[in-house]
Amino acid sequence: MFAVTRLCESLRNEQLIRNSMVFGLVVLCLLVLLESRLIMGPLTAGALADVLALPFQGWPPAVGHVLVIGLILVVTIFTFRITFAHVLMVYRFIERIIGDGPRGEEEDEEELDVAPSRFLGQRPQFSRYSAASKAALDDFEDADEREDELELPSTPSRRQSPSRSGKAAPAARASRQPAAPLVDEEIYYDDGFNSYDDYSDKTIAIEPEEYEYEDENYYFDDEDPLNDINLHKQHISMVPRGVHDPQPLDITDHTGATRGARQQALSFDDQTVIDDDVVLQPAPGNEPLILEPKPRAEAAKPGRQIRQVAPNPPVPVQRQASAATPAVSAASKKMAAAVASANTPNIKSSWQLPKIDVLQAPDSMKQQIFSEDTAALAKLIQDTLRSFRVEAEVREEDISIGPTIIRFGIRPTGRPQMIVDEKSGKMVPVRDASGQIVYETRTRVSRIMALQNDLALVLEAKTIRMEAPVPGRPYVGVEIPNKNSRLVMLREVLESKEFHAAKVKSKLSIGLGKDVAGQVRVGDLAKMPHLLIAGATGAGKSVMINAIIASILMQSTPDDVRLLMVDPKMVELNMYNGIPHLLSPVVVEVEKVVSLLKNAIAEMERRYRLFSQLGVRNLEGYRKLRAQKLTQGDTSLNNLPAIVIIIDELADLMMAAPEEVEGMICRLAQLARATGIHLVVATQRPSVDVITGLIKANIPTRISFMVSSAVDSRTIIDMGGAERLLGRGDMLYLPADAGRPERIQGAFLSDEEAQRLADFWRQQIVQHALALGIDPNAANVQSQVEPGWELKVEQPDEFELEDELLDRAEDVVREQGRASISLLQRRLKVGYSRAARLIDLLEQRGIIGQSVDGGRAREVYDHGQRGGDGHSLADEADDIMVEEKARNDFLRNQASRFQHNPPSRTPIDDDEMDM
Ligand SMILES: Nc1ncnc2c1ncn2[C@@H]1O[C@H](COP(=O)(O)OP(=O)(O)OP(=O)(O)O)[C@@H](O)[C@H]1O
Repeated sequence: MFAVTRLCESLRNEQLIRNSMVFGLVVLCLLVLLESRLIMGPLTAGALADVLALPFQGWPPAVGHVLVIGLILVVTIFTFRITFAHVLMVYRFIERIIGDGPRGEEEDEEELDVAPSRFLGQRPQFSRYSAASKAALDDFEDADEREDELELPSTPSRRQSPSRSGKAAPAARASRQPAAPLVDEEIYYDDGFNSYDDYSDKTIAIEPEEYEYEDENYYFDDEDPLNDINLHKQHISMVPRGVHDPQPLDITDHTGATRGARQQALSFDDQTVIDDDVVLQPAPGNEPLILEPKPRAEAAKPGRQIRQVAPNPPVPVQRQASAATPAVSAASKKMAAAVASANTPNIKSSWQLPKIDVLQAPDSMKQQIFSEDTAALAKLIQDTLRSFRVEAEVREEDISIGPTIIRFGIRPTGRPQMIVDEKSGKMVPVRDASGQIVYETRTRVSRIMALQNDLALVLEAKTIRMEAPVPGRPYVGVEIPNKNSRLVMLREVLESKEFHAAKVKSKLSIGLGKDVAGQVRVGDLAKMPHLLIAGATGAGKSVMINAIIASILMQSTPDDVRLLMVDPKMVELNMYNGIPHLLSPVVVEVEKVVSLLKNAIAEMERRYRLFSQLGVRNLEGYRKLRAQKLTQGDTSLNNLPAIVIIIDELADLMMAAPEEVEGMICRLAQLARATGIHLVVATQRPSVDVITGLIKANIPTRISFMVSSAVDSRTIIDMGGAERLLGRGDMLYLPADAGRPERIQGAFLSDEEAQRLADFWRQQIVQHALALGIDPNAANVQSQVEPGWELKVEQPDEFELEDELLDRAEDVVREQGRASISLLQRRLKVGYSRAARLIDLLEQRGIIGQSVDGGRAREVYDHGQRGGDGHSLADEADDIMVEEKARNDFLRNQASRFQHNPPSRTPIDDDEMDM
């Protein structure tokens, strides 16, 4: 028997028999042998039996029998771990077999009498909680009936007796909820079932009182009755038990919760019908969109819907004006509209888009599939939770395997509600109409979250991140590093269906990377409309910026998108110098940035004036209008490309001219969207003096790479989590319209690929110039700086001693009896750098003193004829407060000036129409 059992054990890889049981069985055999020797007499049961019987020689036979039988009973109980519950079970079973019909109330009352002591497991009377427990009992118990019991603190055992009878149990339970139940989970877990789901599949012969034993308070320290957790528990206990109807699904809530949770797989193998007559068809490779009049039979179908149709035979790749398309005129008009709505300029472009093989193909390594390892980890998580008495499960379908992390979904379950099955008489879990188990108590998500470090310990993970709950999913996500991590190459993202679908809609689509389930994630800069990227040094910001630039360069010609780049680090974006998309060479001097931003604001204002003159609201409207005019042969409107301003290190700019840069970035961020100007700002210093409140408020879409602390994470994405990222492109992406960030492994682009891409575009400048009949040498020069985008260095020395404002500044400081930069800014209405320069000049002239201890206000030495007004300390403090307030007002006004004073409708002049 042992041999067979051991064989089974090794086959099933689990322990079926304990050593103590083996030992017990051996002892039992010896005892039975001894008993048979005592019964049958000497020399009948063998030599061993005679040896065993030696100690009994000379004893009365009855004593020997009683002793040996007693020993047999004791050893049996220990060997098979027989408990009182087993005895009761057998008793019930026999009773049911030989019983004479249903038991009456009398019998129930009898049982009440034989119930275990009501004092069993109760807290001592001197417990500091006893008064509160008593108060809780007062609320729930019938005071008249149980007056005597109220003398004592809450007694879990009191709830056992009524629940023994299947009939009286529900009412009794409902009335006795506040009392803390007893705990004896050994029985609960000792029955060989691994999860509550097992209970759902099999019926269990467990008596009701065994379930009544469980008590969370017993295991956890949160016993304080005034603790909100316990109040909450009491509240839950008041909810009537029994089968509940499932909650009706609120579609609005559901949609809100699942929005942005996971991108739906988009099929781009098929065509998308835009209208009855026009089909948007995916172009092979990386070619632009194809528009094709639909066959007649298809066009006859009613309705104007976007729907999928079966793929048609390939059509020639053409990106031509609708006027040039030899097709029905109605179809060509619709084509033009579709082209315009797809952001495709309606003119033939002589620029060629690069082929996808400019980028490196991903290695052939396949994504890791669900493996033994993963299953073992899932079981480990579940077992760990179970060992902490947290009822939860990890299902196979809730495991997502991403390129660098694996996410396990922990579903909080709870204690199932049990009823007696009428047929078998056993306890089975209650199920609702849809077959789901109804839980008596649910596991709190916070209890799972509290085990973050314990899970990290058992999983031996470098770092784990928990997300509760995962948006749109019924589980808590535990993300651990994937040991078989792999790079996500930009090429595989750009080749994906998702990106193909996105680039049909917008020329500013960017490939972000892959999410935790390995799904490609793309973004649309036009919708963002500005992006803030932050993270510690070496976390992957520059690679992300390169991926954004490459995504644009792979799908957009200079007619579609123009770029402005600021790279104070001087080495990150230099390779893009000379590409035709650049409006001006990459700016590496901080002093030129203010000028660049001023140019951008001027361009924005110019576009606003143009749009208001034409009666369109934004760049999209302008493009539609232009497409319409082109179909009518009117070429008066010029192409307006979108402009993307990329700033690689905001901190350097904020150090140089904080107020000017902040003001201008905010102004652009607030207003530039409609004019097609977008900002991508990166910084490795996520501190509040760089990412100020104003900048954050105006740049809603953010990406956070790994940071060093939760405070930094909060500065960037308004919540912790980024400090638990892995670095090397692991990021949290927070879209403008989502409440929670999404974890993505950023697309990787090597420097060589970026170089190849830039070279591709640089080589085209000459061909393009020849195609347009321009002198290639002149074209090369032209491509460096676009007219109107020349940048000038705003030298501090610009304001010489002869500064016209110096005299007024002198007057101001004498009048106030003190001097500060912000005072001059406010009173003279100048920028920060000019005010700072004026202060320096005043100091050089000896009118004011040096700044003391880094303070802002300086003393005035030369009071002129007026003399000082003898400010007291209190006056000084008042002044500082007034000044602070004025400074904040100024910033706010500067940022929102345009909103309150929209550009006036001035007649458009010829210059503007010639853009
Ligand atoms: N998406 C990615 N996939 C794989 N590795 C990456 C990814 N992004 C970055 N890395 C790795 O991290 C290194 C540092 O990246 P990167 O230069 O972009 O950091 P950074 O945040 O710009 O740092 P700094 O602020 O110092 O410039 C890269 O050389 C690369 O090896």
